[in-house]
Amino acid sequence: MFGHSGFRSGQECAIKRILCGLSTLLILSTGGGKSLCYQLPAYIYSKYYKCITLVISPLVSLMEDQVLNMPEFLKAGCLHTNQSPTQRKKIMELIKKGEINILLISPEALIAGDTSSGFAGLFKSLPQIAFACIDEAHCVSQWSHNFRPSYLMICRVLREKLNVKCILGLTATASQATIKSVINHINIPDGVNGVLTNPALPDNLFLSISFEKDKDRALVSLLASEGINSFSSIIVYCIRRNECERIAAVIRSCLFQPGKINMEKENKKRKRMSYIAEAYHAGMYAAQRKKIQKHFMDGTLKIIVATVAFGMGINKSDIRCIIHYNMPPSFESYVQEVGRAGRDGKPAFCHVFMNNKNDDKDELLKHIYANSIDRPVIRRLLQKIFIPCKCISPEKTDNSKITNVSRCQGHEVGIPIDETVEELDLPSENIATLLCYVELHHKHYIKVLHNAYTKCKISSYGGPIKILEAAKTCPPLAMAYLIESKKAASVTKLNVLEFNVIEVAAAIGWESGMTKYQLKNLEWIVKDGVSKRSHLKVEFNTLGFRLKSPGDLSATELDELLDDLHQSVHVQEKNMLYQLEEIHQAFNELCNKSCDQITFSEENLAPKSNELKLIINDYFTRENNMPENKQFQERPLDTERITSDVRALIATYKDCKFTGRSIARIFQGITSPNYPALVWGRCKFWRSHLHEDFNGIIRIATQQIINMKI
Ligand SMILES: Nc1ncnc2c1ncn2[C@@H]1O[C@H](COP(=O)(O)OP(=O)(O)OP(=O)(O)O)[C@@H](O)[C@H]1O
Repeated sequence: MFGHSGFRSGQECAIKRILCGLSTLLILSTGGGKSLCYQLPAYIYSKYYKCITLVISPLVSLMEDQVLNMPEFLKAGCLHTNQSPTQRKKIMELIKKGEINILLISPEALIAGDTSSGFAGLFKSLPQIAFACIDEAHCVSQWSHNFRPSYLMICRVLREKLNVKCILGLTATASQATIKSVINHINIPDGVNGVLTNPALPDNLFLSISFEKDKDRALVSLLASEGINSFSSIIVYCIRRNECERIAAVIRSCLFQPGKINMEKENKKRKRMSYIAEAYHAGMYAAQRKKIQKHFMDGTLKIIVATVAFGMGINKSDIRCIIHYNMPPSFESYVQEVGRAGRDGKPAFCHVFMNNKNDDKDELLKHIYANSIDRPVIRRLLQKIFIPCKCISPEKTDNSKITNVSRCQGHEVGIPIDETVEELDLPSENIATLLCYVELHHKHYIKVLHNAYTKCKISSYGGPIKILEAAKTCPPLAMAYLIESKKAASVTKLNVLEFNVIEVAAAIGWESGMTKYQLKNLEWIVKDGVSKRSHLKVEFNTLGFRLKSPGDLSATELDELLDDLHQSVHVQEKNMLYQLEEIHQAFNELCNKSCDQITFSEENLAPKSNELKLIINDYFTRENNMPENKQFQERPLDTERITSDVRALIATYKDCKFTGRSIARIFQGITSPNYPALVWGRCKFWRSHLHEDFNGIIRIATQQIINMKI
């Protein structure tokens, strides 16, 4: 029925395990045939039971395609946050009628499944769930190259809200550390025995690397070379967005061959698209990206010059060549990116350009340091999470004697996102990741809930008296008055009352959802049995992280938590540095002098390609992927010049509250919420110490800040 004569490696075992209800992690290289491993069990289950299979997929843009590509005997549908209410309603009706076998759902839609109005009632309308499949399962792990905090929530919603017992995790790449944490999160009963894997890179991919003094020239000559120039689909990967644009333009101008372009299409669309090379990155408009992706997929566009934003889930079987204009940051990313070539099993070439000056490595190091977080910043976040409370609840035995004093069970806390981003000078994704670390901490102090509006604004058209009157019958409003009047006594005299609704909910011991519902109801009053508008308008605003955390942590517990979190951040940084070092070293060893010296044929490339594959396989199967005591070579530091620049910077921008890290970021041109490149790019110190040691600059700058204060 699926059109295959046999199973590929790993497929049969994975399918059998899912049919036995055993959670499994399947690691198959890109194009290895992962889809069959959920489609076949989903089909078999649906034949015998009234049930549905959930597939959680992060790629909203590709979901519709995935549904279309499903075999016709499998009824599939998708739900995600980009759909219109009518589209969603239609799918929900089909689910209710039992007419969907496989439901593809985005992580956000799943998390919102029982709460958000758009998906309200989804969980209730779902029949029994045969099993759930998590695509790109490595995103669950904080050690993976693209950890997504929302993925942690998925496992919990599946287990706690939907009672799912069997989860199939799918991924193309996972190091041993990632595998370990996925095993924990998806709860594989027999641990590593439930992990099925094939070699990270298939035989039909031929890998090569070369040093280039002039990469632009090398790229153009490679693309024009015999063999490569006849390929109809090529991806060129770059690190920087503006480089994608520049290189696409270089290729267009150097490889423009009017004869080879489909003139009919060209005439119709007056050069809106080049059909030779186009850039693709996250900074472009969605519509433009969609158009470029479509032309690449249907074969009209030959070369796409992209950042990592392009490729996840791309299912084009005839990509014959992947060129990395810059060195990738890790083997994880490399394997995932080259895996997009040769999915039809025919030979494909993957080439990486390196340069002598280590520019790429420096740029990648910047990305790593950009994500690191200082200890005082973590402390400030912890102060927002753990708000001291007075609840000490005595634990009682059967005969009602108080035996022990139990811990606070937790209160809901709302942390406004924008305010916190500015206060901590940290992008919201990094804050979300830190919250995940706190949640993953072995003491399990907090539970991260989905984001929600944190502030409530009540405006009265009938003067302050109307709000005061309403407070008599509405406990949350009464509590809001109490809390706000402690901050400003005049609050009862105002026509507008604004407060943190989550703080109010926690103070009266209600859930914030219930509290908001009660407050919203203040807009209506019932008079003589008829409901009509009141004098109040109730609005919610300021999106915030929401979590449940106890308020009775001792100072020692908080200090320990702070130490552990700081250590996690530090280990994460070290891990990424290590990954970069590994790939840099391996590529350097196997590097050809120049791509002009390489003949791009299977026989010629095979020896070095196989050598690299062995190194990569060893990397993924090695038990200890990050030696604890690994020391990294520090880059040079011109202490004298840095010191004088730090002092000059502080003296020039007297109003800025710099930290050692923010100065180091400016010196290396790393953007942050409070010091964006767009504004600070004009400062003369921006990128003024590009090749020096980042942590060294932090040390010097911090010392100077202290000295200047004294
Ligand atoms: N047992 C099989 N025999 C032959 N062809 C197969 C088999 N299983 C899958 N295929 C084919 O392999 C191709 C890739 O399969 P699939 O799309 O499932 O890969 P994938 O592992 O999901 O890739 P990605 O990592 O990009 O999501 C498809 O064309 C599919 O029909």
